[in-house]
Amino acid sequence: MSVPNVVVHRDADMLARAVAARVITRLVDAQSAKGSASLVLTGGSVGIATLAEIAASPARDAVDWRNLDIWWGDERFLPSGDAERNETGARKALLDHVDLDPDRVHVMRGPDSGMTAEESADAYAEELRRAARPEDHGPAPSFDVLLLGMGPDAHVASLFPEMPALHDTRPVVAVHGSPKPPPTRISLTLPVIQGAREVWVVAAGSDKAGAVRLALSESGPVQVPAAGARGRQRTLFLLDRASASKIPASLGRISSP
Ligand SMILES: O=C1O[C@H](COP(=O)(O)O)[C@@H](O)[C@H](O)[C@H]1O
Repeated sequence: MSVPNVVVHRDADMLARAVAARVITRLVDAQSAKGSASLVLTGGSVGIATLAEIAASPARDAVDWRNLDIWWGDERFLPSGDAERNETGARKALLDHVDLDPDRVHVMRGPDSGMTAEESADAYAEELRRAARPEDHGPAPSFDVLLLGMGPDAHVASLFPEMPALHDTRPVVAVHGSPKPPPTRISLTLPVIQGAREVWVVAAGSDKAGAVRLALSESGPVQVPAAGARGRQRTLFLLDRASASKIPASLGRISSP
């Protein structure tokens, strides 16, 4: 697993613009190296703002959108089209505005599919398994970029502190009793997250500062799930100044003016 690098931007707006630029560049690089790319989306404030910035960027057409697989790190177990679904936010911000191959948009199904949360998690695990190649050495693709928002409690995806999902070794799990509504969710687990080539944690706001500090410390992921957010080749913590305000000075960081 890689050691995190921290990049700090002036404020949440600048952060979303800068992450958008990074995503575009990373996807273009991956596509020029191997023809296609994979991107795992997150819900949450910075995650969705980043997608809106990608949609607004003149550089977005540098991406070959039809050769991109879109996945989700987690989903709120709500019917298709519900405003609280991460999918709905992502579609509105970006996915409805670019020429994606619908077969490559891998949605975590909600209750309107007729599946229970457990069945939906298992179906997603099967979809990941089918997409994995021998060189991925695991039950899921080694995603090019996996984006993760983070809550003030240091949750990432729908992995909340001290909850059973943090001990689960299956690739995808149903989460019940989430402390943040809605209570039922679907989430990738840490082994799949840590199999991604690059994991980028995005966070803004002073309410996240304590969680950011802990996520960059030696804390264990059961207490601090974001401390387990590490990519195989690269881990980035992409922050605004407020969320980075409690990082120890010993951690090197680059600030935008
Ligand atoms: O519920 C969720 O929250 C987190 C973080 O959201 P934020 O609004 O505090 O940035 C998000 O990463 C996760 O995907 C989502 O389901």
